[in-house]
Amino acid sequence: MEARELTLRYGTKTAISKISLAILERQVTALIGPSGCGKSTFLRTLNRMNDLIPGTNHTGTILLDSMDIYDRSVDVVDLRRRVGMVFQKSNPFPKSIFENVAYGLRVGGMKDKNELNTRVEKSLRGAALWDEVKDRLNESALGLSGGQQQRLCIARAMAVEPEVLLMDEPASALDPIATAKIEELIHELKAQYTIAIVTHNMQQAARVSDRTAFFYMGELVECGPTEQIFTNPREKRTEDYVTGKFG
Ligand SMILES: Nc1ncnc2c1ncn2[C@@H]1O[C@H](COP(=O)(O)OP(=O)(O)OP(=O)(O)O)[C@@H](O)[C@H]1O
Repeated sequence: MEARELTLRYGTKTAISKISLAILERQVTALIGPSGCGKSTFLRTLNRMNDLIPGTNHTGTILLDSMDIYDRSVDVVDLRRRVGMVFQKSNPFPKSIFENVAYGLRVGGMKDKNELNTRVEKSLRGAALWDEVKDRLNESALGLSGGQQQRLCIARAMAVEPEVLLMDEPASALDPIATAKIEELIHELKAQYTIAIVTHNMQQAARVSDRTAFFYMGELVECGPTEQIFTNPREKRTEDYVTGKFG
């Protein structure tokens, strides 16, 4: 995916300004920067989640392959199937574990029981949750631990086989063990998916991402290979942020 000169305003307030950034295929791109710098806003533009907030307007383009995702001809439901999202706070539906993962497939018209079973199992395996839930698929998802619920939400996002996965601080509400599992999972998922992740946790960005983009006050200061951003950034502001001089 690629943003070109993207500006987004909430009413008259500019949240991000002229962002040009490529999210490269089958890589993990981390979006970092201090609170309020526009990371989540940018992430949400990638599958038009901001459309749901009244008063937003934008200029610039975002391309998915060569399609402008803000073009009038684009079906937003189809776009969100191709560009899935996982939120900071896990948000399973008050349904069974199975039905949570099957949800998007059923909405998409899949009815065949065998096909549904196969896809649900594949997604739960992909999200490294299958072994923990295979004997309780019909129990409520709300009975799972926080870390399991977040992996369930990842399985739900994966079930419809998106090309891109957007993650907005997916581990910030989790304990260190559950966080490590999510990070391991992100590492495995990038063989198959293009991933963009917002994180406040600098060590996490360094551990999971191939590329890092540093945002500051609505602007993209710089983006490059994660190692370079953390060890040899081009910009002073990036260096000050990654070395903890401000945050
Ligand atoms: N729904 C909204 N309506 C109005 N302003 C908003 C809205 N959402 C975000 N903003 C503003 O846009 C700017 C960017 O916010 P955003 O949430 O994208 O930043 P962020 O870098 O993700 O912050 P954080 O790390 O704290 O989540 C902030 O000034 C914020 O107050």
